[in-house]
Amino acid sequence: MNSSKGTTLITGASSGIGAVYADRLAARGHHLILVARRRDRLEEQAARLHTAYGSKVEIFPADLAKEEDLGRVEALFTSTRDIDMLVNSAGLGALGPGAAVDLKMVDGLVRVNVLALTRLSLVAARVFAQRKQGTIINIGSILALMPVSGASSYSASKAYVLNFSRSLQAELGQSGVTVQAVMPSMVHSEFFGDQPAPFPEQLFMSAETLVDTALSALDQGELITFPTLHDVTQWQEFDNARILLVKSLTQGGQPAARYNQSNA
Ligand SMILES: NC(=O)C1=CN([C@@H]2O[C@H](COP(=O)(O)OP(=O)(O)OC[C@H]3O[C@@H](n4cnc5c(N)ncnc54)[C@H](OP(=O)(O)O)[C@@H]3O)[C@@H](O)[C@H]2O)C=CC1
Ligand SMILES: CC(=O)[C@H](N)C(=O)O
Repeated sequence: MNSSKGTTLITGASSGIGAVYADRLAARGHHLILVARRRDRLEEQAARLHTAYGSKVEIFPADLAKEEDLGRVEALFTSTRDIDMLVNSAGLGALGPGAAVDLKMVDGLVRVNVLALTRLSLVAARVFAQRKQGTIINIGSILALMPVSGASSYSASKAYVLNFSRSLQAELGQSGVTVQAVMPSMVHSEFFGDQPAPFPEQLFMSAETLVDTALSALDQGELITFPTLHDVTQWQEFDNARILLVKSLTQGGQPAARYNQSNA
């Protein structure tokens, strides 16, 4: 029987990255609340994790694209379940050219990748800050830095996850609440469904490797994690350039001379 390390709510726990977070955190002694739409998958997970680690695992089937279900999941944070970690892994791609992509899929992407992640992060942050401790792990993507054709909404949703998580980090810095943004490259999961992934195999890592890497980063206190970035100074240089650009953008309210119509 493992000694509990508190209770973690994991969205996207029925497959892929979220399912591996469930395994690894159960192995670390966390009690779990598993959220996804596929009840059968969650039941299988719960049984396996209880057998393997003696973990207390609650399943909570919910469609995070539906307001009523999202509200039920939010309510768990103010219930008696004493949740002290949130992993926002639920997400979808809605990939394809803007002119052809299924707009209902895009709607679902915004509701799950953006709205649900936001609402759950904010509810959790308020509860965790009152207790002066807690951890929020948001799963972004390298596509946050790659506005590319065929992934307009997805890339934007992951850029949102990065900026939103960084702003939360700034707000919660002294509160005892940790916020980690995990920005994976390509990962083997059910993300691409039965479609061939639009990336070469050598770019992929297993979900197990991804989660082990991301948890190692968290253990080391790294809160913006690009698991495949071997030279972390490149991110630091990128962000330093961003800071310099912001400094230029905030010099004052005068428009740049190039926009002066008399120069036209
Ligand atoms: N695979 C990759 O290459 C990469 C993935 N990511 C991100 O990782 C995260 C996990 O994806 P990954 O594990 O790869 O893909 P999977 O498709 O394997 O897992 C997605 C998870 O999200 C859940 N989910 C999807 N829609 C909903 C919904 N409406 N309500 C509740 N849960 C939902 C699914 O559960 P269910 O269907 O049972 O509801 C499933 O558990 C995503 O945010 C993705 O954007 C980031 C970088 C790379
Ligand atoms: C790398 C990702 O976030 C995503 N799975 C994709 O590129 O399609």
